[in-house]
Amino acid sequence: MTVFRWLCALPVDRGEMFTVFTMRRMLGLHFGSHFLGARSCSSYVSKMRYLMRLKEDDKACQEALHSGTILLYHKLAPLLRKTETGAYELPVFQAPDVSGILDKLGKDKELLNNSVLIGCSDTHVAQFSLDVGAVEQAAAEGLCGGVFVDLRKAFFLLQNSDVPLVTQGQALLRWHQTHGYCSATGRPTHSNQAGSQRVCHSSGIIYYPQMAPVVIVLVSDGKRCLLARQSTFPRGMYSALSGFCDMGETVQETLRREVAEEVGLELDSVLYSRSQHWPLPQSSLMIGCHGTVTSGNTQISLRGSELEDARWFTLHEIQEALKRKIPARDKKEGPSAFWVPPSYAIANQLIQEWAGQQLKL
Ligand SMILES: NC(=O)c1ccc[n+]([C@@H]2O[C@H](COP(=O)([O-])OP(=O)(O)OC[C@H]3O[C@@H](n4cnc5c(N)ncnc54)[C@H](O)[C@@H]3O)[C@@H](O)[C@H]2O)c1
Ligand SMILES: [Mg+2]
Repeated sequence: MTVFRWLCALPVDRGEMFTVFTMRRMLGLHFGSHFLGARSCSSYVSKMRYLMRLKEDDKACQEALHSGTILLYHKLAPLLRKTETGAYELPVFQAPDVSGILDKLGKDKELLNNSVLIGCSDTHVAQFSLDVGAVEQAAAEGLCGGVFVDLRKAFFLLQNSDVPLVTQGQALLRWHQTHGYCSATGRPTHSNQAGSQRVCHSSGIIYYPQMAPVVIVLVSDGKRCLLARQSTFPRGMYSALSGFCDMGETVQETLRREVAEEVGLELDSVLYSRSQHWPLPQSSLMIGCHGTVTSGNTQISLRGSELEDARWFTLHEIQEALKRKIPARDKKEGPSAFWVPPSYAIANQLIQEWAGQQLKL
């Protein structure tokens, strides 16, 4: 029995997620390599301390904005630029470039101060994102030398390594755009320079950017895995089961409930795999797990209108789907050939991980 199978054998009700976390770290599996990364610890610590200072000190953050880099968005669509090779990249600007563009478009340069902090380079060059939705889109595209692309489409165009920063930037901008007023007093809220919080001066309430916890689980019966589609998914696309955590639930309880609600199956065991921030439609923290059902408990029953279809897929079908161009455009296979979410999506990573483990059995 492989390590994977052995871990999967932890029963849902007794094997607390925490136990699984700890075991995976002890065994040096995926979680460990994500967590430790390749960079030296001191450079990481100094970066994190620098970012902390920028969040706490408006003056330092404003100075960092003037020497930092900025990603641009228009009504939450990131700016992409096509390179000579036909690939897309994320152009970065500096404060004087953005001031110049705003000036040429007849807008107040003060708009630059709406930039929000999203990170910094190893050499402490701060990174910001700014929505220039107040200016005319085509004119801004002309001056910036790129196109503003819907984020869903950008997932298919960008390198995977560019995606986390662009999604983080968009999510933070969206949060500011939808939290301009205090829900207790109805008065305007005010952001700090970094954009890491908003405060209502009237009530003193401080608001922090939020993510909703969501579980995503790839269910397996040992030989096949279960994927489902909502009617709003692009044609032919199937994904792992997912669902928002209800107030008061543990991750395990949500996993068990969502699988029972959506496909009428009872999970036998679960294994934490990885997590991911997902910006659509609003920020979620996706908690990715593998789940198993016993071989006598595989009869799918859909409930309500949330899922249009759910099916068991063999390893061979999954391997074909992972190879398929997405969205599936192969003329021979037709537009509705089965495909899975893009490689950046956690659903894809769980599917790949499952396929890799099946091959080792
Ligand atoms: N990155 C990925 O690979 C991936 C894959 C699948 C789903 N997702 C994301 O996971 C999220 C949840 O998936 P789902 O649609 O299956 O969830 P779900 O099964 O909980 O169903 C969604 C419904 O739950 C209700 N709901 C309860 N709490 C909610 C909240 N806090 N916000 C919004 N709706 C809430 C709403 O009625 C909504 O229509 C979606 O935002 C989706 O984009 C990401
Ligand atoms: Mg769901």
